[in-house]
Amino acid sequence: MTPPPGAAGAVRHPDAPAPGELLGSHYEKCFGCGGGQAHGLHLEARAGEGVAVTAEFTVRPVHQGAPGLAHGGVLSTALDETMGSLGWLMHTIMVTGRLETDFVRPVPVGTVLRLGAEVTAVDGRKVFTRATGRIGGPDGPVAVRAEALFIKVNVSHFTEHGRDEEIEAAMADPDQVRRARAFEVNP
Ligand SMILES: CCCCCCCCCCCCCC(=O)SCCNC(=O)CCNC(=O)[C@H](O)C(C)(C)COP(=O)(O)OP(=O)(O)OC[C@H]1O[C@@H](n2cnc3c(N)ncnc32)[C@H](O)[C@@H]1OP(=O)(O)O
Repeated sequence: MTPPPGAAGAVRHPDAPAPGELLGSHYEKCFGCGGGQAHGLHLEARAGEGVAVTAEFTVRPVHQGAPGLAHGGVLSTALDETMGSLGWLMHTIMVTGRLETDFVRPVPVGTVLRLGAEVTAVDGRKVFTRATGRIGGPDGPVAVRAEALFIKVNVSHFTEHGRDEEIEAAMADPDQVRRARAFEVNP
């Protein structure tokens, strides 16, 4: 996932949340960040400098694969969600086209995974990102890392393909910021 020569750097939107500010969830029912998913990751991302975020994910017993260890797919999801949240710093709607994960160390249940993600390049609709997840503290060893290619999409990606009842409920969301993230961002 190497950006082509001449790909541009990421541009932080002037109205992006300030560094240190929590991004909040883009959708209450999102498995990655929504508060309305009992077994979801409840991942909380925070804006960094430039187009970068940090996030935390606490591995709970419902996230196991092997006994006492986080499921690899769940860890990929945490990385994916963290990289996906970078879109809000650029006020861009984007979806994952390709995701590559390296599982470097096992991640025990009870771990607080410290995630960090950034955009490395933008080439038209293609947004190149990378992320790491550390255990044992913010400066602890890397347990997982990923690179992903996100593709910018129009809101019609969701309205045309999503199930009507969830789309209608999300459009009626009284949380204005969350609604803006989902439907009022110019891709
Ligand atoms: C409710 C709303 C919420 C929104 C708010 C925040 C959301 C946050 C969500 C966070 C949750 C976490 C995130 C989630 O979980 S997002 C959910 C998981 N992802 C999806 O469901 C995406 C499904 N895929 C698609 O819909 C289409 O394939 C997309 C839209 C991605 C592209 O189809 P489209 O027809 O539009 O475009 P295109 O095919 O002309 O491709 C365009 C360019 O991209 C290149 N390319 C494409 N794919 C790949 C690939 N695999 N490897 C390498 N390159 C690839 C392609 O070659 C081309 O390049 P070029 O030829 O121009 O050089």
